Amino acid sequence: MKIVKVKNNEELSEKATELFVHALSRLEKPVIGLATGSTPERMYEKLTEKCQAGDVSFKNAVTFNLDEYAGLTAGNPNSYRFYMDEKLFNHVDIQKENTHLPNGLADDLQKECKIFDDSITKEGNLDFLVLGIGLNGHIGFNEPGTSFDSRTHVVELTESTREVNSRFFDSLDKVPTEALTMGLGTIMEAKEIMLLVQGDKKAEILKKVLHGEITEEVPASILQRHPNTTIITDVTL
Ligand SMILES: O=P(O)(O)OC[C@H]1O[C@](O)(CO)[C@@H](O)[C@@H]1O
Repeated sequence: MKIVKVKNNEELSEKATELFVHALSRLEKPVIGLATGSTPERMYEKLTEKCQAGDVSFKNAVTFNLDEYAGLTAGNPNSYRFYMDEKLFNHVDIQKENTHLPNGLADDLQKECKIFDDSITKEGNLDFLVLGIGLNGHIGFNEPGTSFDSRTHVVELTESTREVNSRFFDSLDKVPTEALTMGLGTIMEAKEIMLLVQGDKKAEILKKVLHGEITEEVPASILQRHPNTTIITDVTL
């Protein structure tokens, strides 16, 4: 794993944008994996600025988001579809039909996971994947204990993740209890991964990911086995 140490969130977003633009520009039909959360927000702003300035284009890109809550409509401001539309898709030249998130409203969620995972495989897997990390080491919504071989699946969210994410909801009981997420096996098939880790509250988990045992108890520790991962972080190590 390559580490790029930066001073703050602005520099992190700058570097992340650089790598993202490089991936978008070098491929004829880039297949990109996307994360939500607070960490990549500034990167999406910068990508929007660059696209509007004509410095980069999403017109041939196909995107797959890592995860989505179960039970929230696309119009719900807490759904990840809403987040992506607001923060990126509505402002760049991407073709909306090329943007994919797991459908958390599908009647049969297991079947939806299989369809989503198969679509990634059909596109030849992700060329470039943006990841954030949760305080417990989750990537996507793969909570501790998730199998390293997992494909896209339905998860029950841990109380700690629901509590952390409740800052976006009116109250904790409004946070869905389930989500759909790309599996760790799906994630590991990405050709290039960029993990963004922002803020010293993530120092402890980042140290485990970098130097700890590779264990399903720390989902992101699997990245030690990935051949092309860059971690961009402002965490004091
Ligand atoms: O960037 P944040 O807001 O710390 O989130 C970290 C991770 O947690 C999630 O928001 C899920 O809880 C992921 O989507 C994200 O990668």
